[in-house]
Amino acid sequence: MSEESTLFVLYGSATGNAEHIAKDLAARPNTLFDKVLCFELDQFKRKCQPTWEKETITKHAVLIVTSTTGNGDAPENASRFVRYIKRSQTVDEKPFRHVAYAVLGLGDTNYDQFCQCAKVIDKKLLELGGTRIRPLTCADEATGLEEVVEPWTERILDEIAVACRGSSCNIEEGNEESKEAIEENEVGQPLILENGARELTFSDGVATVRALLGLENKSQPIWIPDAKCLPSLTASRSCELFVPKEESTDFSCSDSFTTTSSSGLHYTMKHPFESSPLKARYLTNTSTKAAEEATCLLESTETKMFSDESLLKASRVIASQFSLSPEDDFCTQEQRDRNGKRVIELSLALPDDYTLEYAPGDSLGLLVENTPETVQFVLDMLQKNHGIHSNQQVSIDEGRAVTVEEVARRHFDLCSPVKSKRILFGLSQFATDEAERVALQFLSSKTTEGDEIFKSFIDEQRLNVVDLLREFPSTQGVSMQGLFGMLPALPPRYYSVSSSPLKNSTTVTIAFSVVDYITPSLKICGRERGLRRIGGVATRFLETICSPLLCSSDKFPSDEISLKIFPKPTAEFRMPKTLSTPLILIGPGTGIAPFMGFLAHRRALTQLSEGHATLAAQTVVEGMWRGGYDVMEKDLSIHSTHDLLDSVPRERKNHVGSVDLFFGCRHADHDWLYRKEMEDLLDEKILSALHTAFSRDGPNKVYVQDKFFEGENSERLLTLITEQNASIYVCGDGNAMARDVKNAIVKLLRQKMGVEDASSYLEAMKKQNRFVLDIWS
Ligand SMILES: Cc1cc2nc3c(=O)[nH]c(=O)nc-3n(C[C@H](O)[C@H](O)[C@H](O)COP(=O)(O)O)c2cc1C
Repeated sequence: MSEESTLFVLYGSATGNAEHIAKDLAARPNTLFDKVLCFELDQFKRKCQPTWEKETITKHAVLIVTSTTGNGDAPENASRFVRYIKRSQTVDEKPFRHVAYAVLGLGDTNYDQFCQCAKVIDKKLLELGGTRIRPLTCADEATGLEEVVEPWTERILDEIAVACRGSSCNIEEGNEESKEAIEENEVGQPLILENGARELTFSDGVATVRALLGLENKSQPIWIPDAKCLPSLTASRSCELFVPKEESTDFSCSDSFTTTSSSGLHYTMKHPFESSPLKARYLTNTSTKAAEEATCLLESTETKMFSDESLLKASRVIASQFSLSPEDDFCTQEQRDRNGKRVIELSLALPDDYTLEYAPGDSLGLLVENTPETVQFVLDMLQKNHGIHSNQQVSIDEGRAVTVEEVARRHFDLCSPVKSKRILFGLSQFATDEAERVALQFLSSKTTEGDEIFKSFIDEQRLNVVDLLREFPSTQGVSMQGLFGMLPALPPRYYSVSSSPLKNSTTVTIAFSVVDYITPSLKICGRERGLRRIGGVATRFLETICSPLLCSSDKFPSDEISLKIFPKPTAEFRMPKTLSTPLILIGPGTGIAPFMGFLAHRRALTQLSEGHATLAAQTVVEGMWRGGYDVMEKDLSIHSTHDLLDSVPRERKNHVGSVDLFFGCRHADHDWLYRKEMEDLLDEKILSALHTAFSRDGPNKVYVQDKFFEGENSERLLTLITEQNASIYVCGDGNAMARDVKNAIVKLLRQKMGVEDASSYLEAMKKQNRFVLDIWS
């Protein structure tokens, strides 16, 4: 390649897997490309096309890693790209005619549309003139992504370089320095520290790595890993002090917002609705004492009730009330388990002009912020070391001006546990202490010992980037661009909706587990180093701000706090169009949430057919629910609500299908969520049968799928499935649950048919949308 050769690694990712794989791939040491750029697929027009226009080399190299979400949908950060490649005008332009590409799809065979987004991209790029250098590769989360991802990433850089006839090698600026520095010290030789005094002042991070390596003698240094085993540096996003420019001509990233976004939705991740929390309650049998104490503290604050400072104090009070520490003699192990399992139901206000509509089965996106402690740490660090003030303006990826504080709060993920070794290597470049630099490089190396120590020190202890900056303090001089360039974006959190708009059209309800746990023990020289308490950034914040609502205080200043929410519609996880279809709902734990929405919806429809509908349901029937904006039908299948309503009166006269609900949890008296509601639904005959499984109440663990075979259940289920065309819905946490439930259904079907027939029967059910999953890991 005569000109500078660039490899573009593009990703589409909803929950971060594809993003990590793409960034790790981009960070691999490679001598084949001058430059590696890695960013979201939606940035394609802005970042790839201008470069391609300037350069005249024969083939540009593009590697794409994308997951699939919803049911066959592109992740949010790839949806604009997918729409672009599908346009007929794009086909005419053949924008990929100078591109060699390969696509890696991430998906889950539990979903019908396995790796659909990757399939579409792979096919379309060929139609748009691209040269496919390798057939589409799909990795299945149900069997383990690594099996497919590892071999693909091992070989793909060589393959794409060959396809682009690339052979030159210029490592990026920062990278070059680092490799030279490593090579200066003979690889594989111990680094000689400058003097004995420094050895005695190892930082905590260095001391831990040394102890885990069994280096007892202080003069024994950590071994420098071979440069070949280290990742390379690529900044995925730029973050520069803001310099006003002439108006951008880039149309692909327009932030302008009129009545609806291009997805047809009024509120989206970029343009969320500011909602107030209205009601909150523990669905678990959890004392509200902590909420009461937190509320007293919030109310007594001299500043604003929900200032960073008062929220921090309140969240500490809550944590102290729910002891998780094994060293707490006043708390039994069982009480600690219950303290760590808290589920909250939260009702949020919707706009009263019906511009945020949803249907049962949809999720609600919530934009979160990093914790005030991590934000403050980063702001103080940037000010102290670089004189950058929190209110100074910066620009991310040459976009509009935002303050440094806003960037630290909302743009980059400071709180999630570090999963990528790239970040450790990135920090090592800024370490001014030699021992820290070597320890960080050792941790980031792809060697057996590097992997093991990364797992026990970084991964299992759930260290985030701020923890790393504290463990290795000489890295705190990291530049703003250096720090933010290596961090992933702060992703929104998604929660299944547990309400029905037919019951109340101006509120929406979600149910979530508060993430709160203790990391495993890590002993260094016989002393406990681990046992860190980890809290979910979103859920611990929600629990704290909701404390006045949790203890029914009448002083909740809803005007002082708002949550940024947006709808995430599903096309697939929808109730059948007719009421006559029997339903089998399987939702252990918080997997019950969407089914409470389904059942509330079904109750409202029944009442409607009987002439005593809620005002909300009448509103829908009168056609006001769509609220004066156009939703693209393909994006949002809300219209099914109307189909359903059309069919109610006729159907009610004839037949309403039965509903069997399978719910599972640990203890009946602690985490049987919605128990009263389930019993009421049974009394009202909205629910035909309720099957509960408690895994920690008896001598044997009982799970939802075990209930399929209890008493007459198997016969009943078989009749419902094979004779009455029942639809099965599964929702919940963990792939193991989905796999076990699926196997149990096949086992059940085998009571009536041969082994192969049972599997193909279930496959056919999937195709007919009669076996629908919503699982998360
Ligand atoms: C709500 C949801 C919907 C999903 N839908 C599909 C799907 O339709 N097809 C598929 O192959 N995988 C589907 N998956 C699986 C994801 O593609 C898979 O978990 C992937 O590893 C996620 O990668 P990401 O973190 O980069 O988004 C879905 C996962 C979730 C959580």
